[in-house]
Amino acid sequence: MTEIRAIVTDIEGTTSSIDFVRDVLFPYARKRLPAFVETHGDRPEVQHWLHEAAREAGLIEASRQDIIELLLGWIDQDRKSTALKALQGMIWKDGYEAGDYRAHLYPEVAARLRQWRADGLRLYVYSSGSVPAQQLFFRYSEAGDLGPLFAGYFDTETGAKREAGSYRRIAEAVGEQPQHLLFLSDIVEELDAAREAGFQTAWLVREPQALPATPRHPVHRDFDAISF
Ligand SMILES: CSCCC(=O)C(=O)COP(=O)(O)O
Ligand SMILES: [Mg+2]
Repeated sequence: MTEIRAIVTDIEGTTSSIDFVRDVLFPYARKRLPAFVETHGDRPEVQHWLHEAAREAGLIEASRQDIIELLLGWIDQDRKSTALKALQGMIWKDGYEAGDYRAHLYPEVAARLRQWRADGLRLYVYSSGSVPAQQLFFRYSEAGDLGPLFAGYFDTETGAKREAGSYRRIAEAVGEQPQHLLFLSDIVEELDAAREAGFQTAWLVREPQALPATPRHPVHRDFDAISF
């Protein structure tokens, strides 16, 4: 195996449970989104993402109410829209700061990330959640503030997670040849794209999911099972 110099990890389904995102974060944002847009809709960064959402949907002359309904529908569909993710991140900030929740991590994740860091590996995140949302996630995790462990964060402004070009851009940004990078994810199409770009891959298949009979990528039950 070629030397691994840096690890790029997905969040949902990889470091953390899908249930936490679906049952805690999404409903929190869904409930507060209408009031958030009404109250903060004139802030330039909010205006920018509302405009981007309308553009993505092909809505011309959409009212604020139209955009709110559009975004609520996208939350329900778990659409990986960059605009939606940016707005969700702004709303989640209040919940983290108020102590309404802490980001879930699978039990071995924090210790294993610390060990990889102590071994000299650089750690990065690549998630559909916005970069500010990722930073909040690890700052307010169940295992404390893990932010200092990470050298950088990537979201869908770098590109879609199922496209090889996104991983090529990440490799370039971190200054490593792709073969020295290991991408961790629970989604096989993301791993396919990373491999196409030259990354090494690790497929996290957490209990109680069945192990695939003929996996296209090295499969691991948890971070402790990953060796290189
Ligand atoms: C920054 S955590 C929020 C999770 C989220 O919104 C999401 O879509 C997670 O997708 P991932 O790419 O981490 O599977
Ligand atoms: Mg995932």
